[in-house]
Amino acid sequence: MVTATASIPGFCRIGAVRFIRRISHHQTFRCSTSTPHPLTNDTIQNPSSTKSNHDDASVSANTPSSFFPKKNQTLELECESLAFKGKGVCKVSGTGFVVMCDRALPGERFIGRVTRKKGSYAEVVKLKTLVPHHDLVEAPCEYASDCGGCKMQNLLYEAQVRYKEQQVQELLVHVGRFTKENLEFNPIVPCSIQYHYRNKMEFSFCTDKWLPKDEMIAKEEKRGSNIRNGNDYALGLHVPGFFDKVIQIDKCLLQSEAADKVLTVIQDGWRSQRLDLSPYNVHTHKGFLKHLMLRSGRNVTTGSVEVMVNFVTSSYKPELLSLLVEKISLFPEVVSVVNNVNTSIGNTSVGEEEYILYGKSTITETLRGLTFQISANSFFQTNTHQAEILYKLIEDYAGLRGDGSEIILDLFCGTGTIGLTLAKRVKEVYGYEVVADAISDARRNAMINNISNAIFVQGDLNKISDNFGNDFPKPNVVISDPNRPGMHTKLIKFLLKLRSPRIVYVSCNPSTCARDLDYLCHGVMEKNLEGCYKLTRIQPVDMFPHTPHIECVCLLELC
Ligand SMILES: C[S@@+](CC[C@H](N)C(=O)[O-])C[C@H]1O[C@@H](n2cnc3c(N)ncnc32)[C@H](O)[C@@H]1O
Repeated sequence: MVTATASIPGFCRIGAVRFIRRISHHQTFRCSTSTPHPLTNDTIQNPSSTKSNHDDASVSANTPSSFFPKKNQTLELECESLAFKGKGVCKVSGTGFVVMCDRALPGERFIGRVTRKKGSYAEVVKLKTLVPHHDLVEAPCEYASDCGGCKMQNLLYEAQVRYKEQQVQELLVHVGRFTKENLEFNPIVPCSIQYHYRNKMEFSFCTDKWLPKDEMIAKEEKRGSNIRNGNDYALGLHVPGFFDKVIQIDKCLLQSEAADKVLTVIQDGWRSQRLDLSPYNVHTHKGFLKHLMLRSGRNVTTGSVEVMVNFVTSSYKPELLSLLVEKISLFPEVVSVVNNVNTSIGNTSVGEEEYILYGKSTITETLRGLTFQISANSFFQTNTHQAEILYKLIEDYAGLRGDGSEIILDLFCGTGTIGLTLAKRVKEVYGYEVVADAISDARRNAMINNISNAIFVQGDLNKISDNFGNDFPKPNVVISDPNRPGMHTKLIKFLLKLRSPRIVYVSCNPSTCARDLDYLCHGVMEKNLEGCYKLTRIQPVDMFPHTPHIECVCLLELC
């Protein structure tokens, strides 16, 4: 267990004075000081404190010296551990003062410049490595040091999963108020496929290609102006922190090889003057091409890879895309080319209208023996290989009798995949989800797989009324798989009242997971809610190698 994080100023500590912190408009967080939370990287406000962070007594109490750096100051630093979201937790040599640094890895000594002060700690940008980190490996991807996609590629995979496991343990203890001794904490399940594991990648078109600073200065000087032309256009991934800058990506090691071949052909062709294609400019809101989404699935009969290509554009002008479509449809793997038209000035990839430009509107994928039809905008687990393992764990944790008598409540069900993989062993499945299209997909997926005992309902689980629960029988097992913000306190309250014998909590954010587990097990004092669950098993799963993301499956049993 890493000790550095336990002494970070602003860190929640068991036994310390507790306050309630707002982490979003509806959620609360317990913590002991009024500073931002370095481990979760959430800005947590203590409403009871009006003092500036510098005045906060907790800062001087928790900081071994009175050292506090200035903005732009350069510091010699040593990285001690990784915090959630993959930022390095570092100490200023000789002071114990904590700074957070993107892309710093444990054991690394480096020079950093302070970019932001955040309460009792600061954020720095790395300028120069003095001594590399313990588990340095060469990143196979040429974009690894700049692209926001896989920040941890140059860290040995075994070390990546070790740090992820530690982060979950730390959060359970410090945010969830669990003790290590009383937990059945299972070691993280690594992913046996560490590249080409993503079945979906979304690239952006951009008028302003990102270049490293020195290349950019040289280019501007040579040209002597800021006027952009076709050579500045890019198709690739966003530079972390910039919504308007994209790194040109010709090959991505995370997606399937078939998807990479398609990307190459599009990259070779889309800037051709003959096509007259312009990327969408997020400042002027002019231009045509917004995003390129590549999805890979599997032909259920032959097992061969199927690729869907989705062009997201600002208007419907299929004639502009026809030459590109002709080229990519020559690949036998490409079975679907669609065009999502998104006329809004927002930068999302979901269109108001969808048109088929070639082939069919969906591709198929199999998971736990079932077939799923996936359309361009459906949610589907992004790492199909590891989803098999995740879903098997969920089934084990659900502990079904298998006699067809039990009821499952599948909260945040998406396209129904979890509930459907369990449906054949139970009496009924009730799935709830906010996205209407996902509910239509879930119903269609039930039909394709001849499942008639699954009922899917569209609804916002952040806005449940006191009547929620009247429309389904008391479940034997609740599966809850929320997105990153975790569960609303209304839902926590509902679950505490429902008292289902088992809850399987699946989480993609260990920080909100630890908070929700705390509420379900230890109660929410401020809301007069008593906890009634015991956390009996927890299992982190690495769904996304080389990224800071961590998935967890947790079993809660009624006390
Ligand atoms: C992590 S995904 C899980 C999907 C599904 N369980 C699966 O494994 O494929 C979370 C789902 O919660 C849905 N969601 C997010 N906020 C919601 C809300 N307030 N009410 C209901 N569903 C919500 C999202 O649309 C998404 O489908």
